Amino acid sequence: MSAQNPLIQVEGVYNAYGDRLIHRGVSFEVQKGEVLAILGGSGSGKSTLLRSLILLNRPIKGTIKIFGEDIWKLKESQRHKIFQRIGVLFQFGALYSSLSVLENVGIMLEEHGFYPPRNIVEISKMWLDRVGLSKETYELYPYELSGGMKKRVGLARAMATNPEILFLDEPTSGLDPYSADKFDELIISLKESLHLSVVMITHDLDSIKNAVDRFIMLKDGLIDFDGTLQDFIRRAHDRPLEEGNLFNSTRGEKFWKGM
Ligand SMILES: Nc1ncnc2c1ncn2[C@@H]1O[C@H](COP(=O)(O)OP(=O)(O)OP(=O)(O)O)[C@@H](O)[C@H]1O
Repeated sequence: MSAQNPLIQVEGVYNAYGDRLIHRGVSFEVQKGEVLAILGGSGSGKSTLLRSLILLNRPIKGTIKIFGEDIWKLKESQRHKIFQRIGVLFQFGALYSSLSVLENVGIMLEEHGFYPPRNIVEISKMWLDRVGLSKETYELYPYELSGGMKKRVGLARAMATNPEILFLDEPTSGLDPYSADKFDELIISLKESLHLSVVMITHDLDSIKNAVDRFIMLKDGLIDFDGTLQDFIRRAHDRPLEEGNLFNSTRGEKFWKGM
């Protein structure tokens, strides 16, 4: 991992809705192969920040560099090229309800135009297999899937175009603890086998313990914490009530055990 060439560099970012400032100078970096979580209370601006990183919400001030490119200064066509190098898993999978599982993955490959049409079905199947979905699921429609299965299809779709950075919005929310653990394992295995960088919004303490290298915490429009879990635990000893309020997850048993 090179600290000199971060994949993502966020510098002095301000976001606002109308007169209301959401971020007041947010700065952080993400290195290659790193899993970074974005934490913060409800309404602290996690989704807004994620939307700025995935080219959906232009900051009013500051710079965001991805792969060294100042993404909000690029022309639309160049921005599209950056977008093709990232993968996004939205909170509820954001699957097309009228398409089968296999088609949901295939359509992403068709849109990106990376592979010849004759290979799209095989590549889609390969990714569905990689995220643990059997061939019995290929012809199912989203309404026939559990929450965990939808997230896996969403992950297969996000990964199918070989992204260098994967963005995840609350990947384990709504999953039972077993499925959430399995999802964490999947993220770790993707990260390790592909040297992928991952940025995820989460409230899930166990995910932070299982899968995350470092996390940032948003508060009052700024970054209130940037460090590892061990750094955070040290700080929590001094500020137990404040830190305890930050998580609204029912998971967390492993987090609090053995710390
Ligand atoms: N499109 C919008 N227009 C106006 N205000 C918005 C818009 N999107 C979000 N907000 C407001 O901006 C603030 C930050 O929202 P954001 O969704 O980024 O927070 P969050 O930390 O992701 O919250 P949560 O954990 O509850 O999802 C909230 O007060 C929200 O109501």
